[in-house]
Amino acid sequence: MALPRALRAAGGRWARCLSSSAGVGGDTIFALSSAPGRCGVAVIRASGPGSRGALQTLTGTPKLPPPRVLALRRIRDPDTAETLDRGLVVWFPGPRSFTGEDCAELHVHGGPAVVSGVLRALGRLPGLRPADPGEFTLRAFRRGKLDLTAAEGLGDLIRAETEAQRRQALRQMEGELGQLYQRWSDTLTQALAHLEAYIDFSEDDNVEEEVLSRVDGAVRALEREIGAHLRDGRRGELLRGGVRAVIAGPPNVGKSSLLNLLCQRPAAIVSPVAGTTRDVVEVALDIGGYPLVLSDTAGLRETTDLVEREGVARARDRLCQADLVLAVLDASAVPPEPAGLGAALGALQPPPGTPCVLVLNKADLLRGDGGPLRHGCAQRPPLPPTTLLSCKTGEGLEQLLELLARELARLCGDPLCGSPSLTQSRHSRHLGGCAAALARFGRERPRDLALAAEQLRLARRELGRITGHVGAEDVLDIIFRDFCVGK
Ligand SMILES: Nc1nc2c(ncn2[C@@H]2O[C@H](COP(=O)(O)OP(=O)(O)OP(=O)(O)O)[C@@H](O)[C@H]2O)c(=O)[nH]1
Ligand SMILES: [K+]
Ligand SMILES: [Mg+2]
Repeated sequence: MALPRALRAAGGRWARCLSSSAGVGGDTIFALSSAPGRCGVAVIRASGPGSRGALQTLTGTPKLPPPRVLALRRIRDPDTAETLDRGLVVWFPGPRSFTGEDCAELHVHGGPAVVSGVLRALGRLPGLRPADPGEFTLRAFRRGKLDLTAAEGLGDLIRAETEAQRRQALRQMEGELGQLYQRWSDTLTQALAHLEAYIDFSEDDNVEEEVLSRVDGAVRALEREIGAHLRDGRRGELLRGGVRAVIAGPPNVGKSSLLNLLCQRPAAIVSPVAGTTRDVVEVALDIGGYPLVLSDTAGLRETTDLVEREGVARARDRLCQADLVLAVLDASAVPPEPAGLGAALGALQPPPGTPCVLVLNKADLLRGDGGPLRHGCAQRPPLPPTTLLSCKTGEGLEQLLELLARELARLCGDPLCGSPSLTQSRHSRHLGGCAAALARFGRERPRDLALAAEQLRLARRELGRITGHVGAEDVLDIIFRDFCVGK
């Protein structure tokens, strides 16, 4: 089915999504799949019914290499037959390809002129057009090659910047999260089948009461499992997006010095003037494989200076959004006993319930051997994990990094252990909907079996929306928007 010209001309991805869902045998897309710019080898790929012809035309021979085997070929301009490059080509006949369609890949020398020459040649072939961001993966999804959670995992894998992020994304891309949700969906399908059988046949006495208690048991167990998955403290989401840590403390204790020490560059201004920092300064860090988004903020104090007051308001605002607080105090100015330290920390009013690490900076200024602060008086509950540091000498940096890595591992969990984590708010929204429907099932079940069954259908629908088996159209644009071209 051809789309109206106007819709196509709008150029929106929607026009194209619609066209690709409108029927198999649509257009063929191509793109540079490796990163743009000069490189050793660039990979250009095509997907769609025109891939075969494109490969034949560009290699100047009807003879295709054997499927999925690299072959060295001259790559020619289709109009002039001029050699553009000599490179490796691969032919992936559908359905055994990434997208499920016929696909071709050209591995050429990664010079900008070679790449643009080949892309221009492909663009001149009838039925071929440049791909939109994520369009290869979108086609793979439409052909059932992967579910939405796997597509999201793939997007995360490409964006992963730390080891732990990569591990989590890879697990999700390989389908573990999707399989978990599919298993829950299967449980619901089975419960629903039993319930429907009971509704239809119970009067014939062929179906026993016991069926009902089995359905109840299965639904209750599922409710518990989903509840636990939802209560994981946002571990997967934290790992995916980075833990937001906020450095907070009184003026001049060395907050900006701490930020600079951790990111190893002078990102924030340091000066002996109290009230130097006003704007929030943010850096992204990799601590022990975990992603940390660290913010330096204005020193917290009452002030009449209008600009500083705005800085303090911004600091408070950031603190409220923190996943982790790095409270900084001047070690040479705090009472060296737990109650006094606790009071100094309390004066900062960290948001209740947010995990906190206490950094006692300027350890180099402690007199003698540092007394009780150096000998662990601070390591006692109810104080949070506490560490001595000197931004000036670097003393205590190792311990601080270890402490941070431990906190991050606790917050994000081990991405390789246990069941896969919830990684997106989209998932938790639908799981919340699913859990709510299961709770309603519990209430309806003794009253009205038909209404109870309807709740199971609703619960299953919510799971289907996560994996994309139900009503995916309205989220596709959001999910694939962040993909790169060529993936
Ligand atoms: N002796 C010593 N001085 C330090 C240490 N860390 C920071 N300083 C000094 O303390 C002063 C304040 O440091 P900053 O990093 O600007 O402190 P801040 O907490 O960001 O200050 P505001 O932004 O004004 O709230 C500067 O003169 C630093 O050189 C340390 O570990 N030891
Ligand atoms: K300062
Ligand atoms: Mg500062």
